[in-house]
Formats: sequence, C-alpha cells, structure tokens
Amino acid sequence: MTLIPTLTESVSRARTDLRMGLPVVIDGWLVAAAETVSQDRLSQMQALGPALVVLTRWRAETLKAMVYDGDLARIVVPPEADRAWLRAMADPVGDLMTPLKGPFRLARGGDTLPHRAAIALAKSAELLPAVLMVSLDQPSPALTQLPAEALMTQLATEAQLAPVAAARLPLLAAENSRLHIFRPDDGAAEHYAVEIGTPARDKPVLARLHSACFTGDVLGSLKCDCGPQLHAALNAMGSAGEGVLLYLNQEGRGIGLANKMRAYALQGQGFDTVEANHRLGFEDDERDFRIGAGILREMGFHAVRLMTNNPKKVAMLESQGLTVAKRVPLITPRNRHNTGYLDVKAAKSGHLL
Ligand SMILES: Nc1nc2c(ncn2[C@@H]2O[C@H](COP(=O)(O)OP(=O)(O)OP(=O)(O)O)[C@@H](O)[C@H]2O)c(=O)[nH]1
Ligand SMILES: [Zn+2]
Repeated sequence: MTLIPTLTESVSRARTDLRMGLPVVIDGWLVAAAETVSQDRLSQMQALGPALVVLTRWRAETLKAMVYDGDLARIVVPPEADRAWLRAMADPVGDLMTPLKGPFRLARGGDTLPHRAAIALAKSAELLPAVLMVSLDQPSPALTQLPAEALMTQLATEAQLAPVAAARLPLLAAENSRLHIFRPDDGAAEHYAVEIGTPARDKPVLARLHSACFTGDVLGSLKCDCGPQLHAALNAMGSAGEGVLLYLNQEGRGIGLANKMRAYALQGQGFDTVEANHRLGFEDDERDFRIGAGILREMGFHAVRLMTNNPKKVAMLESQGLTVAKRVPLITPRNRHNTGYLDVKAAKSGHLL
C-alpha cells in the first residue's frame, strides 16, 4: 500500500516547508518564501534558471515597480542578487533608508495562476507575501507538490471545525464558564470559545468574535483597544449570566504576530495601521470571518447580539446565514497611544467609534 497525502494534507505540509525555507513545487514552479530562503537555497534555485520574485500589487506599488498582472507583480531577479536583496524586496523595514531598489525588469504575459497560488500559500503560512520562483524542467519528487488551481480552491475553502475538548473554567468575570477548543480540518490554528452560563440555543445569544491580540490581550499594550474590549465583553456576559466569546487565533487581523510587529515598526516610522499593512504587501484585513460563524453554528447558535464596532463582522455573519438581532457597541477608553489608531479604524475601516 502506498500512502499518498491528500491535497489538504499537502497544503498544510507546504506551509511548514515554506516557513522552514524549503521550496515547494506548484505547477512545475519551484517556490520559496522570500523571507525564509537561505543563501544556499537561493543559489541552488538561481542555478536552475532565471528566477522571479513575486510580490503583491501593494508591495510593488511601494517599490515603484509596474504592475502588469492585476493584483501581483513578477520581477526578474538580477543574477547577482543575494539573500539581502531578496529580503529587502519582501520586507519594507529598510525602505526609508534605501527607498530606490529598481530599476526592475518585469515578467509579462503567460499564466500567472501558479504565482497567485504561491502568494496565497505564503499568506496562509503567515509569512510576508513575497516568493521566489524558478521554472523547473525536471520533476523534484522529494518536495511537496501542489497543483495551482486545486491549491487556490483549497485555500479559499471554508475549514470545518471540530470540537476537541471542553472543560469548566471559572473566570474572574464569570465563575460559571466553560472553555471549548475547536480544531480546523486544514491543519491551521485552533480557535476557542468561552461559554458563559448555559445560553439558550433558540434565542439571540450575547456574543463576541474576538481576534487574538497577544500584545493587547496578554501584555496590556496601550496601542490598541483589544485588551479592554476582551475584558469588557467577558464582564458584560458575566453580569448578564450568559454569553459566548469566540477567541479566534487570527492575530494581527490575520497576518500573524511577526508581521504585526513589522507593521508596528512601520507605524513607528509614521505610517498608520492600514498603510503599514499595505506596505508589507497585505490587504488591510486578511481575516476569514467564516471561522467564527462555523463555530457558532457548531455550538448550536443561530442568532446573536453581537458585541462589535465593526460593521463588516455583522455583514459577514449575516452572509453566513446567522441572524444578527442586534449590534452591541463595545467602546473602551482612549489613551494617547491608541487614539490615532482608533481614528484610522473609524475613517478607513468603517468602525463605528
Ligand atoms: N495588522 C494589524 N493588526 C492589528 C493592529 N492593531 C491591532 N491589530 C489586530 O486587530 C485585530 C482586532 O480584532 P478585533 O478587536 O476582534 O476586531 P475589530 O475589527 O477591531 O472589531 P471590533 O469587534 O469592533 O473590535 C486583532 O487581531 C489585533 O491583533 C495593527 O496595527 N495592525
Ligand atoms: Zn490589539
């Protein structure tokens, strides 16, 4: 019997490969993440043929590279380019010191699906959306193989979440609480639900979909409103005697903690939260809100009174078939470190603050 990984298994493995600096193969293209590839692997890949660095439109615009491929750009890697060059293409941290990296030669025409799929895979591995690609003329069976079209479909498919464990967990805000752990079937991060009391399943439950913020939730960072929002939501549910708080591991609006810290470094250079995401090559919000809807459904809830200031969360839950009977604002105190951030969320992201 030969055990062959399924597509889902291969995609999960490919995320780890990219994080380790190991290339994967997408439709005959060798693909490595620009931020993790070593000098040795880069040289090996360059020896196989002309290399491209693929960036998103956002990153290419900052680098003043022409964008011929809609949402991405394919830049020819100069033969003398080394790992430092590649890093600087991917990571904007040094842009202000060395703003001009061009002139660039761009690839045009041909099929860009493998390039698009490679960028999507890098994002799903919480790496910078910048990849090194070389066309292979010989198979490389030792590496993880992925067909581009199926990879794109897989990455866009809603993960199914299964409950794996639950236990009573008395909290300061609510003694009668349980913590439930949900595991997605795509090998990505687990998510949590705090169930306070025993809310009726046939009535709109007081609910919060909270995205992880290590800096705010755990360290008490003053740069954002996450920590106070988390505690205000738990306290409101504790006072009401019931509610459900989903703690979704979508750190940094889905870009991961390392990239969020890169975004903070850019904010220290004067860019706002949205501009910083764009300079890194990301959209301003990379979260998949279907995850929260899936957990609520799995727990038997169909309608919520949603604690949020973000109208997109309301719209997303409704598009997933959940009823948002009411939006409950969750306004927390401002301080001199977060007031600019909150103004930008209101002005650019539509938050009702
Ligand atoms: N990329 C990025 N993420 C940030 C920044 N500041 C906070 N975050 C993340 O933003 C997310 C905020 O999550 P939520 O509070 O659930 O969502 P929200 O969209 O602000 O909506 P609310 O329900 O009104 O709070 C968390 O994942 C934080 O880690 C930042 O400057 N850049
Ligand atoms: Zn935060």
